[in-house]
Amino acid sequence: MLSATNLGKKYRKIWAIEPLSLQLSQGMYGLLGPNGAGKSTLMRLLAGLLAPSTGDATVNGISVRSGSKARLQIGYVPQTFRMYPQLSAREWLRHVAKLKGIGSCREQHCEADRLLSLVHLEKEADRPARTYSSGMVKRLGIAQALLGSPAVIIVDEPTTGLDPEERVRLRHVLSELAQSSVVLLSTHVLGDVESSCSDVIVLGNGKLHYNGRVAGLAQFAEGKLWEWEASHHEWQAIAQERLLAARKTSEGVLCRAIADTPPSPYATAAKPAMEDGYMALISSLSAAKGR
Ligand SMILES: Nc1ncnc2c1ncn2[C@@H]1O[C@H](COP(=O)(O)OP(=O)(O)OP(=O)(O)O)[C@@H](O)[C@H]1O
Repeated sequence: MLSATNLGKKYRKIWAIEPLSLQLSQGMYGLLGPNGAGKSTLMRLLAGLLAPSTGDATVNGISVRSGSKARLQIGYVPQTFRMYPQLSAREWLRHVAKLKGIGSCREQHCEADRLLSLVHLEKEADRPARTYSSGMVKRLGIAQALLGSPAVIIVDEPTTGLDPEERVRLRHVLSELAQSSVVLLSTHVLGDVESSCSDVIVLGNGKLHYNGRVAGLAQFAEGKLWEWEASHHEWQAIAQERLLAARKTSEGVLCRAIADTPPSPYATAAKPAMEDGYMALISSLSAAKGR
């Protein structure tokens, strides 16, 4: 449904996204990478909001840069969603539906009602948006992106700043959408990817480093994940950035770290999870950059 072929973006002489190819069909995809990895740039390229330096992206075979026909097939929710704060969610959705050229006045009203219910904003639908919590604003951003029933929904960091309850609610909304559409969401919250995405794409320094099943990410930490109980003295001597976790116990500190060789004579190999694999991949990229 959503494809990228040799798609890349250069600012001056530096690639923000090195040419890459992707094929995403119905389902939920996570987009991970450290700050500056190129996630927002890739999302904006895929949404047709940024002109590529090379290659192209298509939605159902149509170039994302080919105009309003392609634009109606893609819903994009930026990191910061802005709207007129004096308007209610219902008024805002009707307004944007009109701007997007969606049907008659009656159809615009029906579409606004359908989306308010989908993102669970019916109760707040007629209150001015300035009275909404950040979670409600994010859900309204998603509702706006869904006007016209796009085949592809691209969401930039949807759960940042949300409390756990609101984060789960938003994840449910996105999971429902992924039953029939391509949903691509960038995030720094690994738990969001683990709990709701089937596949994950990892970027680092503008390059594509992984594109596959979420569980497959664990392979990067295979044979490199160690756990041991360190004394307080030993723990203080360990470079803290090497530790994935440290938890105080009655005897000392339970440590978990990624390293090529055991970091302590007491360390034993542990079975990595997706999060460990991601950390191993990212630390190998930082090490390669530092060389
Ligand atoms: N308009 C621009 N001009 C020059 N460089 C840019 C521009 N936009 C982005 N970049 C550079 O492209 C790279 C990728 O930026 P991008 O915002 O896509 O990263 P990101 O992964 O979304 O980061 P974050 O997680 O911090 O939001 C960065 O090095 C950034 O400085």
